Amino acid sequence: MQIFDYDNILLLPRQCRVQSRAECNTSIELGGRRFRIPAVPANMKTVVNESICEWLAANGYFYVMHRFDIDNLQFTRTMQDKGLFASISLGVKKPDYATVDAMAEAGITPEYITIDIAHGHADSVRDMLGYLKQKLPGAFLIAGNVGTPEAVIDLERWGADATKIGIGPGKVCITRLKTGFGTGGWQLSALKWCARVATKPIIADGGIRSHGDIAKSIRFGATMVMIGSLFAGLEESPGKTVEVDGELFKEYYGSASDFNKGEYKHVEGKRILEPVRGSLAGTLTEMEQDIQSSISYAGGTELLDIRKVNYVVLGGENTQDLM
Ligand SMILES: NC(=O)C1=CN([C@@H]2O[C@H](COP(=O)(O)OP(=O)(O)OC[C@H]3O[C@@H](n4cnc5c(N)ncnc54)[C@H](OP(=O)(O)O)[C@@H]3O)[C@@H](O)[C@H]2O)C=CC1
Ligand SMILES: Nc1nc2c(ncn2[C@@H]2O[C@H](COP(=O)(O)O)[C@@H](O)[C@H]2O)c(=O)[nH]1
Repeated sequence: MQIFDYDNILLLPRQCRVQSRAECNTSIELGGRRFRIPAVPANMKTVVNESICEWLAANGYFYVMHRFDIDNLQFTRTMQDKGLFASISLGVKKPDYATVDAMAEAGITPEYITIDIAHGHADSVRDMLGYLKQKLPGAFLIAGNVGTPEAVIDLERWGADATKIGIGPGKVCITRLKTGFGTGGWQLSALKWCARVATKPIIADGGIRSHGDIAKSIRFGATMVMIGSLFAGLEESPGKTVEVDGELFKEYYGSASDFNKGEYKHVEGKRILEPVRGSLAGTLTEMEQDIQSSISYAGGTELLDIRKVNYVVLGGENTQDLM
């Protein structure tokens, strides 16, 4: 198997079919809704909060609220009372089961539930998927994170409606160093490998460092990408603002870091400072424009036309055949 990552792939242009990039449609369908772009901010405490999620839902973007120190029932109720879809995260522990019970009892079902644990190819995820199917059958279930085709096959078989791929490629991730495992450094290949067996949508999670990486993810089989670091430094982002030598930064820490956990136990994440840059709306608009350009380079008009292009592996030997 050939191994590569975002930095050593370039997509090859095909003859342009549009007069203007405005004709290129970046929208994507997931779970019965259509979203403006195939990118979602990571469900992390220093990336999203209630007001950001509300803004994203109201403006045609997908979101996944994080699962830390939050009342998921109240959050779901508030979003739905405002006519917006609710998209929450759950773990696999007792309090998560209690949340599901409370929702079922109240007759409230979030439109999207993401089961979000470090090692998603696990019996605990199988059990939670089964429980959710029984208690909240109307929810669209995303499960992860995983990094192998076997895991994708199992999660789909256990009831996941979409899988999330990426073990350790994140900017604040130290899984690779602490455990010796993961897709960090070859996330794009792992995505390609997983996409070959997937029969349901895949969310590529972690390692996106520039907007062109979104197009590369789509090319190799993603329906959506999840991004932390590019959103963590935005003006509205919930991380603490820190001034260093007159420059402003936002705190960005891993969900498995001691900063998020409140204790140093099974730590697989670190804290960094991201320079403050731009607004959420401005960044999303720029992403949309850049994806429109990607579609035009692909010689298409629709997002998934990007899947039709060929590519080269920089430092590799030959142009690859179509997937
Ligand atoms: N995408 C990635 O590469 C990673 C993401 N994260 C993020 O960090 C957050 C916290 O994750 P996590 O620690 O899983 O959440 P939790 O602390 O909620 O743990 C979830 C459950 O899985 C168990 N668990 C955790 N890791 C493993 C493992 N390697 N093998 C077997 N069981 C395990 C835990 O038990 P116990 O703690 O007792 O072992 C617990 O029962 C999540 O948001 C997750 O997405 C974390 C690491 C990697
Ligand atoms: N190994 C760890 N991965 C983590 C942790 N917290 C979050 N994450 C993952 O990173 C992505 C975001 O990656 P980025 O490259 O876009 O910044 C996020 O969605 C999680 O899957 C962690 O503590 N350890």
